[in-house]
Amino acid sequence: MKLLSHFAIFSPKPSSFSPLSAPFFSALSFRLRRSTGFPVTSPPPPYISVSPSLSCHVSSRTGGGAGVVSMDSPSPDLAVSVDSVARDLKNQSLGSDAGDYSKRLGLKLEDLNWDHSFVRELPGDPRTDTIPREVLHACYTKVLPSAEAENPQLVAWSESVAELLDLDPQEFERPDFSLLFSGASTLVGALPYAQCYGGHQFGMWAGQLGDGRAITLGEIINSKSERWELQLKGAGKTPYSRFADGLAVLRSSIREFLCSEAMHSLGIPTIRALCLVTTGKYVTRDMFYDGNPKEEPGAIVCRVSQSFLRFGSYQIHASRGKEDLGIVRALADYAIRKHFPHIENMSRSESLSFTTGDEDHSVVDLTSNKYAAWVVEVAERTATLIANWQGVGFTHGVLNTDNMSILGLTIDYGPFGFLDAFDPSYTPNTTDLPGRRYCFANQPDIGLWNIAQFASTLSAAQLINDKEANYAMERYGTKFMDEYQAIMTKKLGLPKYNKQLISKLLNNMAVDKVDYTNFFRLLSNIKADPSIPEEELLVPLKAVLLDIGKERKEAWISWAKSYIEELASGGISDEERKVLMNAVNPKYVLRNYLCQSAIDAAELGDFGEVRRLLKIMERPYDEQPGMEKYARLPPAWAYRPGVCMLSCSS
Ligand SMILES: Nc1ncnc2c1ncn2[C@@H]1O[C@H](COP(=O)(O)OP(=O)(O)OP(=O)(O)O)[C@@H](O)[C@H]1O
Repeated sequence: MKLLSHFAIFSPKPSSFSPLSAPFFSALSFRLRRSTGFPVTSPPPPYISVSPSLSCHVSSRTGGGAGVVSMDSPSPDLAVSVDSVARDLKNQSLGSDAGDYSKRLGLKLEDLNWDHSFVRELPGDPRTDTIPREVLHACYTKVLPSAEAENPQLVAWSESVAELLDLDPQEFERPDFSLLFSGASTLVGALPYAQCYGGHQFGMWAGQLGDGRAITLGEIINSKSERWELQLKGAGKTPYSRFADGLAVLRSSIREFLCSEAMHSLGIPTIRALCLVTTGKYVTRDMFYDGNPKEEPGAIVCRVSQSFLRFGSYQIHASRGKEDLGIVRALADYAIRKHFPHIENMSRSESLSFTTGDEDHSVVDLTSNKYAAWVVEVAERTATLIANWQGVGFTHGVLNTDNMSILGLTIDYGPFGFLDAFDPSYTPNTTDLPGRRYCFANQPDIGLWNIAQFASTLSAAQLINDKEANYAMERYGTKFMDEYQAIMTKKLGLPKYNKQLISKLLNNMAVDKVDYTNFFRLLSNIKADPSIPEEELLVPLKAVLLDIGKERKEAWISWAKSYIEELASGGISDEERKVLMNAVNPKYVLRNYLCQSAIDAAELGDFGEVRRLLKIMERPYDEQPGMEKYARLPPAWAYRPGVCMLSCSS
């Protein structure tokens, strides 16, 4: 990231971590690549010593990157289940949507039940000024929002997030609402702070990062005893702002606001967004990093999450050497206590011992070490998250370790993109173009790489040993493969996973640049009838198989025949299968060009399209008659710079 390369001024001294084994990482990474069935065109990320030091050693990993991946089935030797430890993330982070809204409490903002545990229980910075500096021995700095909004306006708000917080919808009509959520006025009960964290960016240790423009107002406890943290992104400088302004522009804030809500409605774990306000002030940004900065309207998103802790929140303290390893432990204890209580309460009598898949098949007992159980759960949640992304064709774009949530949530909606034409090497991030480290097909591998950094951090703090760290990586691999296979099986409506069929399909889609979302949505129209004549086989897919020549038509007919055979062996009716498939294959995803139309209108003061998109993306699996144009392929203008590919400038 261009912005960030200027920022790496507080890089810590290298500390001596015990690196995990490179061959172990490589073997797992290889299995992951083979399991997805993607026609991989970009090289896998290299294994780098998991020490967050600048003197990383890179072991060369060549081969296996080009061409079409092998179709052998993945090795079953990792298949150990610890699902009794790993909780279904959806139940935890998304489950609170159930229930009738009208029966919920309708609180005023003044009546929110604030809880400031983070500030009370963890070490803080004694200073409260915002002068850029290295903040040592502290997890946060108390700072006030300072975006100095002038006549801020409410662009949009999310009903379902208001419901999570028990907020009365009428609160959004208060004349002072935008002042409160732009930070111009202070919310009663809030105790604002910015968090300290570090991270690996594009595989290199970047040192201290921290909330440079996000200011947490505090956590609230809702009527269901759930903890929700409220954070204003773009609220002004903090000690972590380095050379930047602490602000955010309207275009990136609209993207973040809409996509967090769209992802939630797709059923994908994510941080949420309560509301979006303009600040009424202009912010200067060089959007294309080409020396042509211009003024853009400023904005602030109020993000909501059970926690914003990231892998980098732990890495920064471990990187600072022995003196701060106690903070890694304190922060791990805090996270387990508040967000993984089932691990805190794990009974020692439960039998949770597993034989590892590595060479000496040693035993890892998760009940004897809560940190080991924790890192395994974080690994599994991360695997589930990334499998879900692959399912809907979401490419994050900046999978640095400071963008990896310990809760397994999607965090940091920077230059993300949903796949339009299927291209495994698609990256939405212009800064990522040279190496495509963060391209669609690399995401499962990058998740593993990031888990390796996290496990290594806990190992450096002597919270887990190397066996437990390796086991977490192993579990990541197994969980990813299980989830990915289950998702793809459902997407195709198959009776069971069929790797060869799925690999062939993805190859065909890549060759013919088939629209990922629309293809799977239309696929449910195929009938499981082997007697359909060849010339009619592709009729249901006509709208997505555009301009294919005779040879490619044959490839598709051959695939469709195998597909129909497989469907016919399932014995489920076409109608029933269509319903099941449509429940996992969205009709509407937040394509970048849709965001851009909403941004163009909003920059002219018309927020109608933002609000309309929010509503449509709340029901991505429904047909929504009359809204079909929002499921269309990108128009030609969408390929202009800044629409389907973006920089990190925001
Ligand atoms: N305009 C800015 N002012 C100050 N700090 C910034 C600004 N933009 C980015 N940063 C900081 O740069 C680092 C990485 O940036 P990145 O773009 O990943 O984060 P972000 O989008 O600001 O935040 P988040 O990861 O919380 O969504 C973070 O420390 C972030 O706070």
